[in-house]
Amino acid sequence: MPSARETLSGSIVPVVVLDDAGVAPDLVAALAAGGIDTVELTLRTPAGLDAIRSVAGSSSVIGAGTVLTVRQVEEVADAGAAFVVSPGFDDEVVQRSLELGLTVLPGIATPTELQRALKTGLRDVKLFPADRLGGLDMIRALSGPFPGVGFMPSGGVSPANARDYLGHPSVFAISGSWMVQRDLIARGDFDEIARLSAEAVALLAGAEA
Ligand SMILES: O=C[C@H](O)COP(=O)(O)O
Ligand SMILES: CC(=O)C(=O)O
Repeated sequence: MPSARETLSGSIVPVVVLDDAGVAPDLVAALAAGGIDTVELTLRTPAGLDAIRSVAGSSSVIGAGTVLTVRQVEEVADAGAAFVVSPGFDDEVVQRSLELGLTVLPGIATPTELQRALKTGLRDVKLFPADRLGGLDMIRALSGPFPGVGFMPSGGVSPANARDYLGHPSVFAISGSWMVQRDLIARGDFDEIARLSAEAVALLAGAEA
């Protein structure tokens, strides 16, 4: 299966929490209209799994977020997710994802967790919550002893720091929720979601190292 850096290279990955699975097609379309064609639909609400199922066949790359258990890995695989993201590192979640041919991106917050991830054969991880862990300084620090590791920072990424993150050679993608805020989705403001997405894409154009 493709590595996370192959699947998500240069991407802005919106972290989506949906209360109503029925809005998933409009949401994915709005993100795509703004130039964002990779979407992480989380399992934080009961709507998450149905949402994944409803858009898995679209032209965007659809992944599952907040995947915490082996059973959830199996459910999102069945729903058609292309990738799996977790807030933390769980060996069984990673192994099952790999067995099912899913790109998997576990969260890590310490060098110890990163070493555990490397032991499974992964070379890419999510740094979560990136801002609380020191942001770019933390990525610089980890890149010393772990030079081949790719990071996707998540947590506190915003238009104010996204360019700096993606400009670091070890950062292959960034993730955040600023363009998919729950209130925007709740009031169906897909134009604003598309506008914020286009703004993010424009901001990051040329930022990759
Ligand atoms: O749950 C958090 C996600 O990683 C995104 O973080 P954010 O809401 O700070 O952008
Ligand atoms: C935060 C995160 O990584 C997740 O919900 O999957």
